[in-house]
Amino acid sequence: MEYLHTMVRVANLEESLKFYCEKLGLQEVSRMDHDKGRFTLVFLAAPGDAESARENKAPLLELTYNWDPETYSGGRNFGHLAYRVDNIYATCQRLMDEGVTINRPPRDGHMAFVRSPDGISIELLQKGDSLEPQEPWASMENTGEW
Ligand SMILES: C[C@@H](O)C(=O)SC[C@H](NC(=O)CC[C@H](N)C(=O)O)C(=O)NCC(=O)O
Ligand code: NI
Repeated sequence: MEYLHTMVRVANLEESLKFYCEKLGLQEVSRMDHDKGRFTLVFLAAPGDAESARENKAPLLELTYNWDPETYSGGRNFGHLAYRVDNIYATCQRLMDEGVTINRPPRDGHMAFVRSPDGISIELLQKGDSLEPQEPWASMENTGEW
């Protein structure tokens, strides 16, 4: 058995692609418009995984956009999506500059949490050893629910 993807439903596809691709850096691998079912599926891969993802050799995020508006309540059973980054401070700074709230700042140089436009929790983890604590991150408080 192999792990294929995690699917999240999104209320606004354009807003979600702006967050996951332009801000977080994921790459669109494929998409499918389903006229009969009135929905669109967009498959996203982490940067550099796109080629292997096309051969189903890398995990994907599947965004489901239902054309008819629905209200999605955040199930407490769903936790988060997690990505490993080269530099957690640089990633959080770029996201913050793009207007993304850093709900749980990387105080420890290791872990941070942000939220998608639909409130999906995204965990960011430092590749390798934790970075040395540094300002302003070391003294930043959590923002909102994370
Ligand atoms: C392509 C494959 O990875 C899928 O996940 S298709 C699964 C299918 N998705 C839909 O029908 C999307 C529209 C639907 N209104 C929805 O919001 O899910 C499906 O069976 N979905 C049901 C589910 O619980 O995932
Ligand atoms: Ni699926």
